[in-house]
Amino acid sequence: DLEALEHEGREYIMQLDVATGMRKHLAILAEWEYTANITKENEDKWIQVRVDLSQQEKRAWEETKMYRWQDFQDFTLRRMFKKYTQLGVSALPDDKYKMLMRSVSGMEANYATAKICSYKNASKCDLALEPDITEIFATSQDPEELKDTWVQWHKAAGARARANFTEYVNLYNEAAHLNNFKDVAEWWQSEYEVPDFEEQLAKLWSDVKPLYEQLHAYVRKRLRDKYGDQIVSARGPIPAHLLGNMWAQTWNNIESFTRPYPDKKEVDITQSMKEQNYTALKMFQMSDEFFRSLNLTAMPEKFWNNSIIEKPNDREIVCHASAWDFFDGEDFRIKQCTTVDYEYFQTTHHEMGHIQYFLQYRHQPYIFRDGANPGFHEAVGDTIALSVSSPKHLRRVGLTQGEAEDEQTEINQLYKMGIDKIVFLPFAYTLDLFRYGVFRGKTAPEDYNCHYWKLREELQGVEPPVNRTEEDFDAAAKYHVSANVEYARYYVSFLIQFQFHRALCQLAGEYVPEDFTKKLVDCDIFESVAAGNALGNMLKMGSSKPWPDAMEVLTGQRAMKADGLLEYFRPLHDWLKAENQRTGEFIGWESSKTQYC
Ligand SMILES: C=C(C[SeH])C(=O)N1CCC[C@H]1C(=O)O
Ligand SMILES: [Zn+2]
Repeated sequence: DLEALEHEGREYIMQLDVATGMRKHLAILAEWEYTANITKENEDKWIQVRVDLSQQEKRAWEETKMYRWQDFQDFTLRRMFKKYTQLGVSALPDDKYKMLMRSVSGMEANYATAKICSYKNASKCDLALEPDITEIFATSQDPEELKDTWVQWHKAAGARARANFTEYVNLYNEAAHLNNFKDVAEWWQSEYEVPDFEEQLAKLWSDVKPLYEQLHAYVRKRLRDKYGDQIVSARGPIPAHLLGNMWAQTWNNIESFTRPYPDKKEVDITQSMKEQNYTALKMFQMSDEFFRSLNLTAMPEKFWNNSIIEKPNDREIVCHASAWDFFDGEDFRIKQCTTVDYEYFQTTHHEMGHIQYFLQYRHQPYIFRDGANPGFHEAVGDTIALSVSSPKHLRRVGLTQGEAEDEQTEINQLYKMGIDKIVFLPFAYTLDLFRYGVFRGKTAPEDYNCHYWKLREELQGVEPPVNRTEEDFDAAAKYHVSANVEYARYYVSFLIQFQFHRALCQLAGEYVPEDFTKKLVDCDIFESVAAGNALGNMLKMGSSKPWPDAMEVLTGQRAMKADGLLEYFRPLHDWLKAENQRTGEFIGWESSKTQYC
């Protein structure tokens, strides 16, 4: 009878889950060994481990299919079976599985080890993305140096990945078909468990676009003031190399010379951190202290012993920041090439947010040890960082001195947050709209670069610093394209983190709508056990329930919306509209004069 069959099914899936935990543990160890020491030998070992495990997964998958789990009464049991019937890339035959692994590890190794020559010293050709090129983009205000560095990096990390990327697309789509998806785009979107995910992304962008256009127009004017109208036009897109970041994804590095009220005291956190002899370890300890202040879990012993928090000088590693769950309930690690600056202070909280999520859901079955959706996992650390970056908190930890907020200082603060959070959205949207088109076959290899820049111009209002051709492949010059990491998760994160932040601030008594002594912009949930407990309750769920249930636990909302972000930035939006009116700045952008199609 059904009762007995369901009982049998439960026994089966629980032992499968334990076996899966072992397999995940072995796979993650091999991947860590490779990305923490990039050698051919370690790559071969990692791929061999993955092939062996995929054969075991295939056998388990055959068994799982024999259960009539759709008829089971127990919701959680049905959800476990549903997830286990999705085999993933292991559905590929061994030879194709290996080819797919090699094409991705080839791109990722190229990205991690790419070197370029210094613009100022053409014989010095050992510049890596971290820390060298990142430092140039953070500090240089020489358009020629920025242009040259931009072009060299996009050749070394982008163009060189084109062949591998094309092979990866074909093989990854084959795996999608074997998992009953039309293509990888549908597979990636299925992770969000809503039928209209792509429509939701478009709607959210239409909600935020008016605010973005005002900010874009203001920044373009300030850049034109600085570099002149031969370099920055009055009505065109902004040249991508002038925004303080290789991908123009966040513009915080140009804050010092574009902020609304320059006569207000400069708030240079990086400067303060260096003056106070901050170290990478201190940054991690401060982040751990914040989470503990919320009554959340302290980093375990193995975290401090096994993490890599500074770039080693004796080997090549993947420097792009990452957080690792070793699926044994006690081994959790971060790998990043920390530099002592505000940007990495934020990144440290971002990565620690991943670890805290791992810790909170570590008692779930292995199959549920995941974010409620991929955007949730990216939002935890950033939500904490919204409190950390508040003037109140920065004063609390001694990173800024000085008076409480006045109107002008508050606009400067919102501007600093806006050139980090608002400008990121069209970038993130572009990256996966581009890849959806590639996976769907709408963008053929001979159109890769043309379609990429069309989207970047249309949505982000940026243009390449020089003409581009299909010899280039600029998309792969971004880590996540070379490393096969889906990116809509960050678009989702940068919206829902404001829904989370608003709810936590109200729980902490830090934000009271209409009470001007309790403004959202100055909320700091540090030491609020009420906020921490609510956050912990959401994180403990992992992916055991559909994400609207998780979001409801913390925010009372069941949908991702732009209202949190728009509420947070309302005063800035009003200021920008008035300022752009005052200067008569053209809002939006006409098509670029640069050739790329
Ligand atoms: C810090 C990480 C590792 Se999950 C990251 O890739 N982020 C964090 C924000 C956006 C995105 C990026 O750097 O492009
Ligand atoms: Zn992340």
